[in-house]
Amino acid sequence: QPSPDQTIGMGIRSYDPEDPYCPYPPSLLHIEELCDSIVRSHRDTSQFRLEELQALRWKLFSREEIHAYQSKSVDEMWQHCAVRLTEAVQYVVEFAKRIPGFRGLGQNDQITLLKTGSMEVVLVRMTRCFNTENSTVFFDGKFGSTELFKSLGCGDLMVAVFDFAHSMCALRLTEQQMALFSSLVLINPDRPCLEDRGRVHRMRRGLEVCLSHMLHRDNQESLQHKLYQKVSVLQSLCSLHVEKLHWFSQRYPLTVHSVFPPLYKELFTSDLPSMDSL
Ligand SMILES: CC(C)CCC(=O)N[C@H](Cc1ccc(NC(=O)CCc2ccc(Cl)cc2)cc1)C(=O)N1CCC(C)CC1
Repeated sequence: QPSPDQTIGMGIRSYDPEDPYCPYPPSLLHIEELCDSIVRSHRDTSQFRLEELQALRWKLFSREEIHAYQSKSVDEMWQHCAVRLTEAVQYVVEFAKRIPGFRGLGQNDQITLLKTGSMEVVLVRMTRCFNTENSTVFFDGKFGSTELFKSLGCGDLMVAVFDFAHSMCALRLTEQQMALFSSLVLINPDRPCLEDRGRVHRMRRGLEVCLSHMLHRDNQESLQHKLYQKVSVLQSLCSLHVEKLHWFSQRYPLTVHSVFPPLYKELFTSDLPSMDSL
């Protein structure tokens, strides 16, 4: 039963920016406001606008450029990709901070959600810079295929990343749908060692109402279960990344501990996260 200060006139409850997920169920007005703010956050932290990526779609690497990448040493190419990955993760951290209610969570829970979810959102967002017509991905200003990453020494992971990008592109998500899906991937109450699981669960419920409202509006309810099915593929692709990182750090310990971008090291290694950059 809403407290008196939460009801104004015809039973419409006031929107409390402190806790945007109460009261539940949200009124239509609240849902629309939540959707708009998440879409805005996604757009403002998307790293590249779709128009920019579209304009570059056919800017491919030359044979010489591809050869130059393939001639890089394993650890050099790994460093290069780790920098790109850290960059992408930092934009996702910015996106998370702008999800209504995220800053209201405890610091540790914010870090827990980011430590486990940001890589998943990077892989969702990658859809935007993938060209399914020639199976190329945006990297260093141009589009390259898996052959570009040969010197990484993890062909199986590359194939998995590209296959996933193909399957995500097949859903043809709009930016709004991607924004909502990304927030659902991040706000996951099942993550281990959350302190206030209930609060994350309430956020999650509100976001689920938003996504189904949006899919209903777009007349694409069938997308709902397809998106939820993607979550398990996302999680396995992330653990494959972490596995490869462990393999790499066994063989090149100095590189990981001295050169790897700090944020990336914290996100994907087991040592306690400081991430005061939150
Ligand atoms: C333009 C925006 C809309 C989106 C920008 C964007 O999505 N950037 C990604 C970020 C990225 C970078 C690297 C990976 N993975 C790997 O390199 C696998 C090996 C590996 C594992 C672990 C470590 Cl530490 C280092 C290398 C995943 C994602 C990007 O730069 N990409 C896409 C994926 C290919 C493989 C590289 C180029």
